[in-house]
Amino acid sequence: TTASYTGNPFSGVQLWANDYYRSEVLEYAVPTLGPNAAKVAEVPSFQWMDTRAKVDVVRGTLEQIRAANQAGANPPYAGQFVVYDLPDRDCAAAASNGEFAIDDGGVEKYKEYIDAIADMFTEYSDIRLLLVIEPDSLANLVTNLQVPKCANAKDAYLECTNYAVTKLDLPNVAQYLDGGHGGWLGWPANLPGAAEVFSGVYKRANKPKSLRGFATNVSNYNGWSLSVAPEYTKPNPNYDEKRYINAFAPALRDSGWPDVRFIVDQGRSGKQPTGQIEQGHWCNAVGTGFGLRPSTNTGDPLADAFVWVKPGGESDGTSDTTAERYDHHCGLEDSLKPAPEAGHWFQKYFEMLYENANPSFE
Ligand SMILES: O=[N+]([O-])c1ccc(O[C@@H]2O[C@H](CO)[C@@H](O[C@@H]3O[C@H](CO)[C@@H](O[C@@H]4O[C@H](CO)[C@@H](O)[C@H](O)[C@H]4O)[C@H](O)[C@H]3O)[C@H](O)[C@H]2O)cc1
Ligand SMILES: [Mg+2]
Repeated sequence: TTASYTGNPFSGVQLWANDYYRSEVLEYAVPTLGPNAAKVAEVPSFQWMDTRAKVDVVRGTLEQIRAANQAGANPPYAGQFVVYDLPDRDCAAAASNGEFAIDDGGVEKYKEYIDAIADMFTEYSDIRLLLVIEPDSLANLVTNLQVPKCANAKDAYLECTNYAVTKLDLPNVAQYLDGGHGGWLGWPANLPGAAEVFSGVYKRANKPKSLRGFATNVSNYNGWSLSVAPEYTKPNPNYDEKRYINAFAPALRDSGWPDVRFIVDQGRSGKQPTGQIEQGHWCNAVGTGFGLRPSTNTGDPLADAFVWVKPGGESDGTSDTTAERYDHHCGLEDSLKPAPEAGHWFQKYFEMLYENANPSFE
């Protein structure tokens, strides 16, 4: 049977905790923190296809989910995956630059990457698939066209995003475009421009049925619903993600994209306020903790679920100033150092998240 759905795609399923993150936690965290740390690996986070090769790693996860469902899992398991391989990726930063380059056939290579994913997702049409599409990409087209690399990447980003959301528009798939976060697109000055860019994508793609809305706060640290604005967010009125999505949804409706829904990353948002000096300091921020567990009990009709998209413990970027992908944001006073390359295991960071977790794991 096709894992099709109506309404909230996070309802009626169990979320799968993948082996990739589990193996990192068991190999690196448990030896230092003890067996209780293994509980973190059982929180279902998103598995990132940040290279073409990782598509095949995801196939292994899909096999495991299929087997569990065929063995009678009730509710059936769903998979959570991130599509993240745009050419000239992460155009306003250096830390997460990817394998494909626009000036080296990157658009064609990206389309082949999407074709491989679409074929695989069609083969596993019995599994419900919950997707985040390209963290940071379109958000950079809203606020960073003054960065030459972003201005040069604009057409490729729009062409590749259109290709992705149309080819992945399958009955068992729900897609959430990355929508930055409250401290980025949530600034009132940015909301109209953001609504314009995103609604344009939606309309040019002929309003794909599976394109449900946005993932926010991916790889960031904002609280969901705070009673007090952290100093470093002022004077932004949208200082938490609940305020942001409730301000963003009307702007999107007014620009031609009604009825959007959101999923909100809370994987590194458990300690509020964080140790950030400024809200724009995104790299390995100190004073953070594992946050609200994935759940559809959000208390807000706009929010389908709290999710863990960025797997806590994987670095945001290297602090090695001599590295090719060194970004100065990873050398700031409120960035934990020394840090490995983006995506690589950062044990001291995991220990901090675990220590500060709220709800606690201990
Ligand atoms: O008071 N005022 O009047 C006023 C006026 C204007 C203001 O301008 C706003 O300032 C904001 C805060 O600096 C900026 O937001 C930051 O933009 C960065 C990209 O440029 C983001 O970085 C990304 O973060 C990702 C993880 O989230 C990383 O994965 C990724 O690699 C990394 O690139 C930061 O999160 C995000 O917080 C806004 O653009 C900017 O418009 C602000 C105040
Ligand atoms: Mg990043």
